[in-house]
Amino acid sequence: MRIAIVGAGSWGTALSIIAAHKGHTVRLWARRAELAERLNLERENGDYLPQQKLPEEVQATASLAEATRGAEIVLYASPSHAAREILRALHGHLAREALFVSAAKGIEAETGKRISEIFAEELSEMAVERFVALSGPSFAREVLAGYPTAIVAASRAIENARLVQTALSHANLRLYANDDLIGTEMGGAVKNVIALAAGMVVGLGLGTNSLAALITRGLAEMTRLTVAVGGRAETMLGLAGVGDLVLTCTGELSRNRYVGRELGRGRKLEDVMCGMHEVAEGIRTARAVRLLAERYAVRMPITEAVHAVIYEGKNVRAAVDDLMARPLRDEFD
Ligand SMILES: NC(=O)C1=CN([C@@H]2O[C@H](COP(=O)(O)OP(=O)(O)OC[C@H]3O[C@@H](n4cnc5c(N)ncnc54)[C@H](O)[C@@H]3O)[C@@H](O)[C@H]2O)C=CC1
Ligand SMILES: O=C(CO)COP(=O)(O)O
Repeated sequence: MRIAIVGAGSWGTALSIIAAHKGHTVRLWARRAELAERLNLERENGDYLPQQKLPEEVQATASLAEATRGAEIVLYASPSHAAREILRALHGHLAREALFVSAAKGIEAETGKRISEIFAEELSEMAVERFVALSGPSFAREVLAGYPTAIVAASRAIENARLVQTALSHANLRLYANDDLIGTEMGGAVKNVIALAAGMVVGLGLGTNSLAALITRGLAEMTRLTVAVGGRAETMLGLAGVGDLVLTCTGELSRNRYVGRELGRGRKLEDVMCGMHEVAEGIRTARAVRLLAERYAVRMPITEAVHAVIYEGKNVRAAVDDLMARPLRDEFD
């Protein structure tokens, strides 16, 4: 197949290498022409995935038109805050029968919209049947290290999820198909907010009791919001829910957990961010999740706490104390 991968950060680069190993012809779109040129010359993405060779089947380009020409699958792997602008630019470049796969894990901060909703607005409501969300526990570096990894391809039209499942499953990467598009998108996005909180717990030096409590109650709030917006609770018990939540809340490679940990250690957000060139989706998504929680009247105390630390200057320790001091309640609603 011909696959266009839109985004040459760590996940886009890793997926392009896997797709090439699978025998597909890959065009990898990089926003910066200088990066596209460097990728083609050096055959390596030193900024994001050093020492990983780009196979010959991967050709980089900074032109969206060139990347998507003749593509049967267009796979979005850029940060979610760039989705609206890039989807708008894709208008007219997407073949009618092409599948669109989104590997981004975030929600638009200003509107609370998922990537599939932005896709419907910017491209076509009808085409949402061909929209597939790719999510689940998958650090790019571990996938390329050959570690067995299981993720989900989800679409309103299960047959399209299955097409992507077949196209991308390879050796150590096993895809499951799922028809809960909303739940899959929600899981991948909201877990990043909870991972920020998990990092704060670690940075404060709290123990494993605290981390286990945070993950479990984080899952409870992810599930409440997902169900409220139309996803399924069952999906939160799968790879795109608890699977990715556990990975991101405990894995040293997580950028979201890293940012939370540094905040827990007392550093300021601006200082943490200025030393980072990779995306931590949970920072913007915390705004979106809070917006949705308000809109759907869903209790999300951990998200509230993360939002207060990041956007309202609240002290991390005080946020934890306030979470513990809330009125007592039943475990399940
Ligand atoms: N890195 C990983 O292991 C995984 C990442 N993801 C998701 O994939 C998406 C992309 O993440 P990564 O590849 O890790 O990102 P990254 O942080 O490695 O790279 C981000 C890329 O996006 C570019 N970029 C930044 N702002 C942009 C804009 N406004 N317009 C266009 N391009 C822009 C950067 O130049 C860079 O090439 C995120 O939603 C992330 O949550 C999902 C699974 C695994
Ligand atoms: O989503 C991820 C792996 O599944 C990556 O998480 P981070 O963006 O926190 O690194």
